[in-house]
Amino acid sequence: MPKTLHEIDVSLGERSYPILIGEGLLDDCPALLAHARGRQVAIVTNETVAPLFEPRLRRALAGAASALVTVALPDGEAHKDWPSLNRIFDALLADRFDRNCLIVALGGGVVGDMAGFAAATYQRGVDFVQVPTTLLAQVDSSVGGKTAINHPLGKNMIGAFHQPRLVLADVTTLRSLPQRELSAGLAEMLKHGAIADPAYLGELERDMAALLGCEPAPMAAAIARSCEIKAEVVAADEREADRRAILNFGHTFGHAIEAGMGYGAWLHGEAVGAGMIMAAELSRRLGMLDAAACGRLREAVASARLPVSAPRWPAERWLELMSVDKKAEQGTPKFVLLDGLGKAVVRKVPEAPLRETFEACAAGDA
Ligand SMILES: NC(=O)c1ccc[n+]([C@@H]2O[C@H](COP(=O)([O-])OP(=O)(O)OC[C@H]3O[C@@H](n4cnc5c(N)ncnc54)[C@H](O)[C@@H]3O)[C@@H](O)[C@H]2O)c1
Ligand SMILES: O=C(O)C(=O)C[C@@H](O)[C@H](O)[C@H](O)COP(=O)(O)O
Ligand SMILES: [Zn+2]
Repeated sequence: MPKTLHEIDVSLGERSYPILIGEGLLDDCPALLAHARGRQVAIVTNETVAPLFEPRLRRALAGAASALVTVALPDGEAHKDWPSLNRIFDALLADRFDRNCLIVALGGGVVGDMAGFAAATYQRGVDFVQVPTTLLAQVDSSVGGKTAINHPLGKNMIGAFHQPRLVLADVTTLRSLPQRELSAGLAEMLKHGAIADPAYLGELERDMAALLGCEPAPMAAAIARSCEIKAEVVAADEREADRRAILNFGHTFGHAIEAGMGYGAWLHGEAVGAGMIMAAELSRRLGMLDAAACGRLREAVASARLPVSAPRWPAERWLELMSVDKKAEQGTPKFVLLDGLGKAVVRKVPEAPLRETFEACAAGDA
């Protein structure tokens, strides 16, 4: 029997939508069927996820959709690009999908970001639903409507804001997720605690072994808390005029690592893990975060089995990579810093402490 364990609303006026977190929702979800009824539906997924879950989702949708196609993209961050995006458009056009069609993103954040961008732009915008199957996608990327592809010079540089109509997180899909991918999801969860809720950070620290073991009850509760935090921030500032930028904690450094190492060498969550340690270290050097809090965050990241050291690059390389960031102003990066745990602020910083941070956090030194 399918079970909805948590329901969280992303409150955005006419663009509001529910996040349903539960077990077995992939096979039976009235809310999904209501969106699919009588419409042309495209399931966008990838070559790894398709054999795991696509037949179940297809079966669930078959009675409702007027037409059903599946687009299975090549797997990996290195394929979050124009050719993959075009494969989605090719399939939609080949089957004469109209502007009333529905796109269903089935997979991790890479699939979700690309399917979402396709939905934002196909015939100037069609509806889409997120069915996230990684921990990272269930706690972060499926919520909030940021969609994008990468550019060789910068992460997520080409994209659009386009909110899904529904997020359907079936936690049973996480059973097949490799350990490294679970850790990547934990990075974004630790981020939510660090920027907005120290009590939640404490719960993650306490339950880390259970979460790494993907135990159903603590996992579903933590996914729900992360979604609540993200939903609250997005509802307050949908298009990142100011407050939403706090969700970028660890990402100025993290995106530089992803682009600089070549997309896919580090997982997004791994780069965010190391990036959060760098941002905490920078906050400490600016007198905003005490050494104990900085050390606590480092321990939490380590306990999630994430990298705690950054690549050893010359400062000029870091600065060049970070000059391509959506928070940057005319090439000068801004950073999400912690003014104590649970309180995030966004600032430009002097170059000296930044250079010290690169050095202090380089492999082996942090
Ligand atoms: N839009 C946003 O707000 C937002 C937020 C955070 C991250 N992101 C983006 O999300 C991406 C990272 O997402 P991700 O960590 O989910 O990576 P991913 O999409 O690459 O998925 C990770 C791996 O797990 C596989 N997989 C997916 N579900 C599985 C399952 N249930 N069992 C076994 N394998 C499974 C995938 O095929 C892939 O190989 C990055 O591109 C990042 O920039 C976007
Ligand atoms: O939703 C947001 O806002 C975030 O910043 C969430 C991040 O975890 C995510 O990686 C996002 O894609 C980064 O946004 P970007 O604007 O820096 O590309
Ligand atoms: Zn992220």
